[in-house]
Amino acid sequence: MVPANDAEKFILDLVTPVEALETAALGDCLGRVLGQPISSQLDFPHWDNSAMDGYAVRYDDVKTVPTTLTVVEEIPAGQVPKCELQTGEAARIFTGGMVPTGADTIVIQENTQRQGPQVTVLTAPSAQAFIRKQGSFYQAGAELLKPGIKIGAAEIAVLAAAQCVSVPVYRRPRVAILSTGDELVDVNHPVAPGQIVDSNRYALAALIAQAGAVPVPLGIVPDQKAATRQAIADALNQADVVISSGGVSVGDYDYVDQILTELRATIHIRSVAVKPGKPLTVATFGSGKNQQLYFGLPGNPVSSLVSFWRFVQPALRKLSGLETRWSPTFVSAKTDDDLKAGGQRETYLWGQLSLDTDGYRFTLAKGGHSSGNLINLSRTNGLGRVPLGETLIQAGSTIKAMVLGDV
Ligand SMILES: Nc1nc2c(c(=O)[nH]1)N[C@H]1C(S)=C(S)[C@@H](COP(=O)(O)OP(=O)(O)OC[C@H]3O[C@@H](n4cnc5c(N)ncnc54)[C@H](O)[C@@H]3O)O[C@H]1N2
Ligand code: MOO
Ligand SMILES: [Mg+2]
Repeated sequence: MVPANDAEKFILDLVTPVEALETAALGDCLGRVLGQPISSQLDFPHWDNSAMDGYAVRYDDVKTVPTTLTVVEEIPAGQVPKCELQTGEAARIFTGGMVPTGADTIVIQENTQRQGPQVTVLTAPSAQAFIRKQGSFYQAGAELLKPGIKIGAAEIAVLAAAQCVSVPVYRRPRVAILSTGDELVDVNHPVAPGQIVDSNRYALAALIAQAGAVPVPLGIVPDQKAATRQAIADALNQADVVISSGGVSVGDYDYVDQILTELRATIHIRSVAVKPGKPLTVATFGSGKNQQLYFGLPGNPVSSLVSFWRFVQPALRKLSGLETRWSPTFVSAKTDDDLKAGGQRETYLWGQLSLDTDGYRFTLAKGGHSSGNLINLSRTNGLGRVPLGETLIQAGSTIKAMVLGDV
């Protein structure tokens, strides 16, 4: 059994990020990974403009107050000033309006008194007050966004401001999903005695999509060698990564490792010191840029998901072109409950992470923590960790918890 951190590192070293680029429309690039540096030919702000509604003035005119100036023009946002401001003059200006030549300071209207064509400044502003200087946020030509970042709402705002309508992004990796097991039926099929719905396919597809890749569900594969061989070979023809669930333990019908060997895969890992999720097959087909990764996840629903969160997700993040933050996020949290483990494997117990004034809290999900129990996994958003070698963490202690969703 390979310790979890060693396995994660080993897996990440096997991954070569995708290089191919495609373009995504600005409105469709949320969650994609930027593939090229972005710059703009414009300074930000594009010109000196006012941050407030008020009057553009020359600072030297308003150092001592009260002082009365002549209002020579009005500059709403979107208008180019017509006059150059002279000594003794002010321009009525609104937020976003272009600062006229000659002005260097904005006086907010609350500090003025207007009488027809004249304005009296009642409070002295500081020099350059409320002027957003051209180029003070960004200077034309410099790098605006780096490749390898995930595009979120803020990045979309920047791309829009830079008028980048066709965004260069990395191609999304395609990830095939095979569900092995004679007992499996699809969701729309009646469940006969001995059978179970193939829930892993749907859960894994959701996780793959969340990781920025394209899930390619290839259905149920019976526990037969020929069918397993054919299914894996077909999957390799249409995906960058293949994930199967089930068939990786020591049972007579667990064929995955045997077929991988027959198909000339290199098996790097067969089991990890993680509970749930001990049987985990990590293999590669081919080499160099043509190398394809294979993850044989355990069939038990919780094991399958924990293996994904702990090991597959980091690999997909790296594969997708993300430059950083491949590993799961762990936070320090105070546990409300005793956490028990066998000591032989790094153990993950599912529960609710919440944030209160003292920091994160972890509350164990009620009910059984069996790797077959997917029922109490729902409504959880974190995995409390009991490190390898430890058998009890007492309530009130600080633990590390993996963040799975919104806290
Ligand atoms: N003698 C031993 N037996 C087992 C060991 C062991 O060390 N010695 N390890 C156990 C552990 S730990 C796990 S985890 C499981 C992993 O088994 P497999 O990966 O071979 O998975 P299966 O045997 O095919 O199925 C296990 C379990 O999961 C259910 N399952 C399978 N696929 C799905 C699916 N797509 N959706 C929902 N549920 C699924 C399946 O019906 C079984 O109940 O092995 C232990 N055994
Ligand atoms: O590793 Mo298994 O996942 O203990 O049930
Ligand atoms: Mg089995």
